[in-house]
Amino acid sequence: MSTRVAIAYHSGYGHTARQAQAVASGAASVPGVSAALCDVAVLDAPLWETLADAEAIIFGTPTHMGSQSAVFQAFAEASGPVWARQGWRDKLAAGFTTSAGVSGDKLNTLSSLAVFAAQHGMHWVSLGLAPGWLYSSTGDVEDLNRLGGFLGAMAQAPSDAGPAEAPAGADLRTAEHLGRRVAQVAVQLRHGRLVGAA
Ligand SMILES: Cc1cc2nc3c(=O)[nH]c(=O)nc-3n(C[C@H](O)[C@H](O)[C@H](O)COP(=O)(O)O)c2cc1C
Repeated sequence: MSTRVAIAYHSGYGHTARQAQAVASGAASVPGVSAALCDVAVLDAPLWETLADAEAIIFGTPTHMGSQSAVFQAFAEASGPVWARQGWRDKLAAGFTTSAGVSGDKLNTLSSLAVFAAQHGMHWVSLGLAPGWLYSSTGDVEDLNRLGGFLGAMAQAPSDAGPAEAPAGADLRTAEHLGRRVAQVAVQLRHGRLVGAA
């Protein structure tokens, strides 16, 4: 059976959905891993079943007023019965967010997702990339992690650009990296670090 990674996300206008698709594609690129995209705007039984079956859940939300969207928060609060039985305990977790501002207070959103995961007893996986772009004078806007986060994957989308145009390619590649990293850690957790090593 494959190692299952679920991407539990909300997107109002489609930007975070593109980021979620990139996370899923990164996760699914790891041999033996399957990725499931779960829109948390629909709180139905298949959603909870997919999340219960996953070894890792990667949470994603647009940044709204400096934190997660109300729709994502409704999902978080609806996970109360899962929390009560610690149903996600010891699963892996990670997070991503899109906002219009270059900062946009995205770090606060990722912190909030990490606290949510910790309340569920999950293990948080960081982004694991050095900061790019303006971090050094030789950086480039096409660098991975151009927005310089550590806790999770950040993306920026101008508020007047549609989801076909934004987030930028560098942010989508950063999201792919996060999905791949979480999937690799999930495989390691399942089979041990030595499996697949030369
Ligand atoms: C209610 C609301 C609050 C927002 N708050 C912020 C914010 O705090 N910081 C920011 O940079 N962008 C903010 N934005 C812009 C969104 O984060 C941005 O448009 C994002 O791309 C939306 O993602 P989506 O297309 O997945 O819905 C806000 C948008 C809305 C609708």
